[in-house]
Amino acid sequence: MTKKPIQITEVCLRDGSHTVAHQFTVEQVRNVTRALDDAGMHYIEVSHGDGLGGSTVQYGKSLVNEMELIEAAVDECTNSKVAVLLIPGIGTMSELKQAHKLGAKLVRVATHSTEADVSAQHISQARELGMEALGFLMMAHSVPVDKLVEQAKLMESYGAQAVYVTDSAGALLPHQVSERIKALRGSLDIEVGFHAHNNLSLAVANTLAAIEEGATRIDGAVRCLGAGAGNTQTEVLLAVMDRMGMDVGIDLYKMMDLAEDIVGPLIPGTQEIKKGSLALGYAGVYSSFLLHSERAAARFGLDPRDILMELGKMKVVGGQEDMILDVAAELAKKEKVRV
Ligand SMILES: CC[C@H](O)CC(=O)C(=O)O
Ligand SMILES: [Mn+2]
Repeated sequence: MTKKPIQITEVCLRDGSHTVAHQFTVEQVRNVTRALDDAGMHYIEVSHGDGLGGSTVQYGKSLVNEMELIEAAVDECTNSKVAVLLIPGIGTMSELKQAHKLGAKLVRVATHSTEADVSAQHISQARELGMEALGFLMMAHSVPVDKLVEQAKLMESYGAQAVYVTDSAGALLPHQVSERIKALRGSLDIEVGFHAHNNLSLAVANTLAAIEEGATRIDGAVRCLGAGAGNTQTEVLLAVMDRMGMDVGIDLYKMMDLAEDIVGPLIPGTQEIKKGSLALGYAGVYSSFLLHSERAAARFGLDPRDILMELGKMKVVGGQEDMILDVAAELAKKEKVRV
């Protein structure tokens, strides 16, 4: 397959929704989107952190209905396209249609790396609506390369126009990213993408490894505003790519300015690698489980790392957030017996 130009998707308004406990306001979404559009960003993803329909007690209630946020983002875009994320089982067809009606041009249909079969209807529905439909294989560190290839091929067969290797736990090492992207590139006729989390401080390095192997759909989050330690820091990646002679047509100075002046003030605390986010990458746990685990640890008087290590051993997958409290309660019981 001939290599397409690299397209960047900015995810701070979707993956970053986890970091702000889904409390984005319309004004914040408008300000960030306007500045990203002005800088020339290709795609801007806007949804609840867990995708369309994620605003629930299980995943965290949004302050503002995501459809209002999507509508506001579309209204601010002159060139950038608004994307949405949908996890089948959380988001519905009707929410997908609504997002499309409001002007979303692309949907990433996300499944666990062994469950691509649940994406068939949503991918084909999106294509029928005339949207770009891409597959997003989450927790890609947790399955062997041939399994990932098999699942990506399923998504391709449903009509996906690209499939992402999604390092949800920020647990992949650069050579593991290379082998996954290379295998997908060698087996698919569609584009391959990469989505990183920075829990082991490898997001930029892993993204470069993915690009080196031919990934052309690349995710970033301004100021790392994403779950856990965040995603590949977009403005840093753009500077590095520029130094490597890769021009993607996005204005670096404008990105630096919006990172400092518009996104920075939205971040509660600091987006750095602390023991909690490091434990996510080390244990191989879904990045969006961090805040839930920290809350459970506070409630049961535990160290969040113990909860995360246990969740890693159990190989929990997205959607099993309710397990966090169960694990915490069980650990607290054991602790009491020991005392
Ligand atoms: C819970 C959905 C998740 O945040 C999607 C994603 O960005 C990932 O798996 O990394
Ligand atoms: Mn993510």
